[in-house]
Amino acid sequence: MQSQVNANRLPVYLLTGFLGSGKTTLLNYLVKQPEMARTLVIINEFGSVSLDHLLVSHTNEDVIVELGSGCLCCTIRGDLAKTLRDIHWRFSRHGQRQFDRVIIETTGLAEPAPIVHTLITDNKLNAMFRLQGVITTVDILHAEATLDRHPESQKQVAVADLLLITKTDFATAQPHQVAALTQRLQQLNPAATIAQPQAGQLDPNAILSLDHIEPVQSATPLNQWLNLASFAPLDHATAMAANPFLDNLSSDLSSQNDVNRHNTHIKAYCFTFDTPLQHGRLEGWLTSMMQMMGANMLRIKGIINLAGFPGPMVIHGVQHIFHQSAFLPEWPDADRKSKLVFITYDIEREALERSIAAFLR
Ligand SMILES: Nc1nc2c(ncn2[C@@H]2O[C@H](COP(=O)(O)OP(=O)(O)OP(=O)(O)O)[C@@H](O)[C@H]2O)c(=O)[nH]1
Repeated sequence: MQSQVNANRLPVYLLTGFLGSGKTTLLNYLVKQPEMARTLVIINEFGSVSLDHLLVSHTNEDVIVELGSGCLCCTIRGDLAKTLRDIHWRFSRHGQRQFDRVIIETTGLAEPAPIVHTLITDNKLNAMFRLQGVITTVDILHAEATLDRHPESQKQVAVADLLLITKTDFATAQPHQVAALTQRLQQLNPAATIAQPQAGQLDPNAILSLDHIEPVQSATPLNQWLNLASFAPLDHATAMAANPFLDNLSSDLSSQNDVNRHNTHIKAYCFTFDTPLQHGRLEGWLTSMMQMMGANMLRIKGIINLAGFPGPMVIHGVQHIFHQSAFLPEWPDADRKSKLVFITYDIEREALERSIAAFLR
C-alpha cells in the first residue's frame, strides 16, 4: 500500500525518553548496524554524550517559535524545523543525498508532541519527510519514580509507538520490576509495542519496521494499528447504565479499569460504535471536543464508519492537530464498527462519555 508520495518522503524516527534513559547508548549501537547505514541523526546541541557517527546534525533547542495556532503545546524548537529543512543540501555530496532516513533524538525533558506537530503541519517538512514512529526509552532503574514525578515522562510514553525498557542487564533490575513496569507502560499506552534492548543493543528492524503514524499509507493492518486487543474491556452494562444516551455505543473499553496504583494522569480509552456515524456531526464533535480538551488529548486514532461511504475513514491526531483524514476504498474485513482510541492527560472517562453522548443526541 506504499504510495508514490510516500516513497519519495524520507522516513523520520523520533527517539525520546527521560534524562539518562539510554537514548544515546541505543543510537550509538544502532547507527553501526548495516541495516542503519545512511542514517542521519539529529541531536540537540546541548546533548550530553557525543555520538560516534558520521552523519550527525545539531539543533539549538533554545530557540522556540510559536506556530499559527498560538497555543503553547504547539511551540516547537524552531531550529529543529530549520535543521530539517536544510539537511538535504547540507548532507549532500556532488548533488547526491548522503542519507536515507533521519533519527531525531530529543532532549530528556522534551515533550515529543510539538515535534510531531511540526512534521505534520509544516507543509515543507511534510512534503519531505514521513514520520515513521516515536520510540521512547524507559529506564528500568528509575522509571517508576520518574513516571510518578515527571508528567513529561508520562507524555513521552503516551505518544510512543515503540517503548524500550532499558538497563535490564543491571543486576539490580529484577524480573518482577520489569513485569510491573511493563504493566504500567501498557496502562499508559496500550497500543505501543514494548521491547527490551539487551545492554543498549536492539535489532534495528524493531525500528525500521515502524509505520504506525500514517495508517492509510502503511502496510500495517488497520486493526493492528489501533491495537484494540491491548485495551482491557470495561463492563458495557455499567457504561450504559451510567449514561443512557450512549445507545449507539456498543462498548466502552478502558485500560484504566483497574484501580490506578500509580496515580497517573494519563489514561487510555476506546469507544466503538455499532451504527454508521454522520460526517457533519462527527466533524462537529471532534472540533468542539478538541477545542475543549486539545492540549490534554495526547493521541487519537480512529477507524470510522461514515454513513454513505463504502470504506472507512481513518483519523489520527496528536493533541489538537489532526492528520488529514483519509478514506479507504473498502473495509479490510467484515467488522464495520467505528472505533476511536484516545490517550488522554487528566481527562476522565465520564467527560468523554458526556461529550460523545451530546454528539450522538
Ligand atoms: N548497563 C547499561 N547501561 C546503560 C544502558 N543504557 C544506557 N546505559 C548507561 O546509562 C547512562 C546514560 O545513558 P545515555 O545513553 O547517555 O542516556 P540518554 O537518554 O542519552 O541521556 P540524556 O541525553 O542525558 O538524556 C550511560 O552511562 C550509559 O552507558 C543499558 O541498557 N545497560
